[in-house]
Amino acid sequence: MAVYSLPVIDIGAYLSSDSSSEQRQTVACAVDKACSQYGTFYLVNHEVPQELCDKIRTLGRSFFQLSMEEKHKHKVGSLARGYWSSSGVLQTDKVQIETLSFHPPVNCYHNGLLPDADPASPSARLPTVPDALGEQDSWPSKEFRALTKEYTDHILQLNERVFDSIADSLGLADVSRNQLQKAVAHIGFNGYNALTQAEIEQGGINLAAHADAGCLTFLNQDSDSVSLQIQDCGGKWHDVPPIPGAFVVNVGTAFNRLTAGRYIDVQHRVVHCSEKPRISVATFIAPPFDAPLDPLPELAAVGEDSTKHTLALYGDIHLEQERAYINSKAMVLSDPATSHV
Ligand SMILES: O=C(O)CCC(=O)C(=O)O
Ligand SMILES: [Fe+2]
Repeated sequence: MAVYSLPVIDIGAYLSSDSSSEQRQTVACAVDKACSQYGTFYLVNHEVPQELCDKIRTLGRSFFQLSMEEKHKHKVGSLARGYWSSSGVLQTDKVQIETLSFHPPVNCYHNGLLPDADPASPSARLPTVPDALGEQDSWPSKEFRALTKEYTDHILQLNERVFDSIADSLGLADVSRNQLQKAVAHIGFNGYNALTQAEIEQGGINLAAHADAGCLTFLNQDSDSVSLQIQDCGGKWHDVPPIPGAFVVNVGTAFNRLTAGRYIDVQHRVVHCSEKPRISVATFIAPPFDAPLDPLPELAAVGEDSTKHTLALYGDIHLEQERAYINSKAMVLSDPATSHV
C-alpha cells in the first residue's frame, strides 16, 4: 500500500527577516499547495516555544485527571463552551472523549443570539462573553486562564504569518488580506481514553469524522500515540503520526468557502488505541460570527459556484457543526473506524 506522506512545512524562512523574497515565496507556495491538495500539513520551526506547547498539554491533562464531580463544575449550557464528555456508541460508561473549550469575547449577532432562533434553545447561544443568556467561560483557575492566553497569543501571531503567506501566494489585495486577518481564536482541550481493539470493532471511536468550521486549526498533540486520522479525496483514511514539536494544521470549512473550494476542509477523526490517555489542544482560527463567507473576489471567478451553499454567515456554520459534533453517534455508525488504511 502506498505511503501517504503529508507535507511538512518549515515556516522558518517566512518568519525570519533575513530571508530573501524567493525563500519566502517558496514557503508561501508550499502552504498554498498543502491547503489545496491535502487540506492539512505539519508545521515546523514555528517559533512557538516548545516548553509552552508541552505545558499547555500538561495543563489539559491535569484538568482531565480531576474527578467527574470537579469537571462537571465547568459544564456550561452553551454547546460551544465549557466541559463536555461523551461515551459514544459503546454500551458502557467509559468516556471516549472529553473537551474543555473557551471562546473569546466575539461581538457577533445582535444580542448574542442566532437570528430567528428560539432563545430558550441551547443551540441558539453564541459564544460571546457573556452571551445574552449569561453564559461565561468557566476557568478552572487563574493560572489555567493565564497560560491559555499566553499560548493562544503565540498561535494568533503565528497564524497571522501563515495567513500572510497564503495571501501572498493567492495574490490577495489589501481588502481581502484585512478581511482574513480579522479572524479570532478559540481553544479546545481534548482528552481521550484509549479504546480496546474490541471496542473499535464494535463501532467505538473517540472523535467522529468531521471538518472544523473555521479557517485553520493548529493542533498540538501528544507525541506517543498515532490516533489522529485524515480522509483523502478518494475517501480513504490515513494515520497522521505525530512529529514531536510540529503542529498539525487543518483547513476548515470557512476557508473552503472563502477560497471558492480551492482549499480542502479536511475530514478527520480520532481513534485512540494505546496504553494511556491522550491529550490534544486545538486552537481554531475562524472569522467573526457575523462574517459572510462569500468567496474572496480574487478567487470567485475561478472557483466553484457559491450559490449552492445555504448557510451564509460563519456563525451559522459554526453552530451547525457544533450540533453535528454533539450528535456524533449517528456519524460513527455510518462510518466505522475499522475502514481506515
Ligand atoms: O485530537 C485531535 O487530534 C483532533 C481534535 C479535533 O479534531 C478537534 O478538536 O476538532
Ligand atoms: Fe477537528
